[in-house]
Amino acid sequence: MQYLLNAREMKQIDKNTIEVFGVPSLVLMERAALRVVEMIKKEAADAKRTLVVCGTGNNGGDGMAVARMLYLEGNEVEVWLIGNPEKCSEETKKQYDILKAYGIPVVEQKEGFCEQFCVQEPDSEQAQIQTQMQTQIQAQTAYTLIIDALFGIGLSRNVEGIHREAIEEMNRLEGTKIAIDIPSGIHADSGAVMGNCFYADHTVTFAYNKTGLWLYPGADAAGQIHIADIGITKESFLEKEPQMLMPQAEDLTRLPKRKADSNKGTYGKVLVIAGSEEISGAAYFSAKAAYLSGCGLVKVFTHEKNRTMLTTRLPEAIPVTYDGKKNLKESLIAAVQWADVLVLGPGLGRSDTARQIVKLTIQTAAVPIIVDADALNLLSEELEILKGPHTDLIVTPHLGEMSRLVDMPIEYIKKNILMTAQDFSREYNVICVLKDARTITSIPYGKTYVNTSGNHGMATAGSGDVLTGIIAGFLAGGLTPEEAAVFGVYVHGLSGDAMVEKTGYYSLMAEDILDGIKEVLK
Ligand SMILES: NC(=O)C1=CN([C@@H]2O[C@H](COP(=O)(O)OP(=O)(O)OC[C@H]3O[C@@H](n4cnc5c(N)ncnc54)[C@H](OP(=O)(O)O)[C@@H]3O)[C@@H](O)[C@H]2O)[C@@H](O)CC1
Ligand SMILES: [K+]
Repeated sequence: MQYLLNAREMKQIDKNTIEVFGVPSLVLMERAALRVVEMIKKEAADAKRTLVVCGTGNNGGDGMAVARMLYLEGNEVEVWLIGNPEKCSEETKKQYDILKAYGIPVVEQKEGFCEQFCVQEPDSEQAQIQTQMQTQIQAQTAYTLIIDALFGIGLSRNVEGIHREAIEEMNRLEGTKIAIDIPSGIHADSGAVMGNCFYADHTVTFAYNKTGLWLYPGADAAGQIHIADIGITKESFLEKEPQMLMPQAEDLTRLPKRKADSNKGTYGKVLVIAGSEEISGAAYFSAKAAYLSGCGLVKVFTHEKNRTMLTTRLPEAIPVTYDGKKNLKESLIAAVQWADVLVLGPGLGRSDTARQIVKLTIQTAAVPIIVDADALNLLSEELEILKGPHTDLIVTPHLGEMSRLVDMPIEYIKKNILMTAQDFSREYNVICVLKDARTITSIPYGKTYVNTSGNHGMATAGSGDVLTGIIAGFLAGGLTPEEAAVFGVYVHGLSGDAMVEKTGYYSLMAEDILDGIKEVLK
């Protein structure tokens, strides 16, 4: 797992490193700059003519140190200092003095940015000729590298005025674009664009990943992310461990272990309560995903109409069917009591029968339940059910389902995805898996996980049903609800990624994601 830090946490561990362990701030800055220069070389970016755009905070100081290092290696370097130089932080003032001592050109810009830097619209023939000549000269002297050191984790409000103009100009210029710590204009916590932002090819971020680099739209602005060790270590957490994490490929070693001396009972029993008179496929996708994720035995509680489909497409799954309301209660309770894990909701519909099934299952089950799709839509009309006593619940809404659950517009939820998942998980004491391009898994009063596997081809019918089955399979195999939710989401994304090379984004279907599970788990 990798930590994802917000600006407050990062500032605190900077401070702890400096004040508790006595590492001077300038030493950290120097190490940060060295790492940026190393990355430039590793990526073979051409630094022959480099522009470094600095702000007055410590991000600007990092930029100045990078400028000096590149200059002393024989590159042509120009520095723009945007903002009032008198407001420079202590370290940045020091870096500025060093630049002056080496005679490195710095252009100070306090206001009216474009008058000095930008290409003006020509207003006469002579001016047009002059502009063409300027353009030719510019083409010969164009920067090969643009380094953004305007704002880092200290961005505190929307970008306006000369800062906005500086960012627009950096984006307009050609050359490889590198952001120091975080692209200027991106909020380190949410990934939101604060007015406007720099678009980087590479971002070198210090010590730990920042959440805003991985959430959209920040992820679009960051380009390739490089984490640079600058000497700030876990010791600086001072036992206050960050609560936001991102699963990585190496974490797959934590999936349920298979034992040589085992039988189908060893890997748990899943009951998939899914499908309705009208919808048949959802139950199949969920049940098959549970099998593919290692579960030993799967029963499907569904409408009698789905029996033939199920026994034909997935003969390994045992159907328990109902027809109308006759014996519904008794057979549902018996099936629920048989299972170690329940999936509730895919393709269930919103009939009175479905409502009864959802209510009864949540109120009687003593084993973990993964609640999805129509079960969530029904719950959004009767949220008090979630307020009552219940077993471990993992809810897996997409943005539309979440919008119904919390009665807020989808756009609001998308912008506030972390907070929405966290608030919901705490209010109802459920694990909330809020599905989007970066699915968020929030543990009530615990950790929050940001998932980075998966692709837009997976936004397809049945994809969510597959996810419920994977989580159920992992739970049945012995993972905790937290582990099963986090790794279920991660493996689901990897399964889509594994297949998209063969299918392309347009043609990826739920059946392909099922095939992808085999690739990922083999
Ligand atoms: N030892 C360390 O700490 C290390 C730190 N390191 C580096 O330092 C960076 C953090 O530095 P930082 O805290 O100085 O913040 P930074 O992002 O440079 O900018 C703050 C300045 O911008 C201003 N400002 C904010 N928003 C604005 C806006 N919209 N429009 C205009 N102005 C705005 C803000 O003004 P204020 O809000 O105070 O009015 C303040 O003056 C970090 O990302 C990393 O690169 C590394 O060297 C490793 C060691
Ligand atoms: K920056």
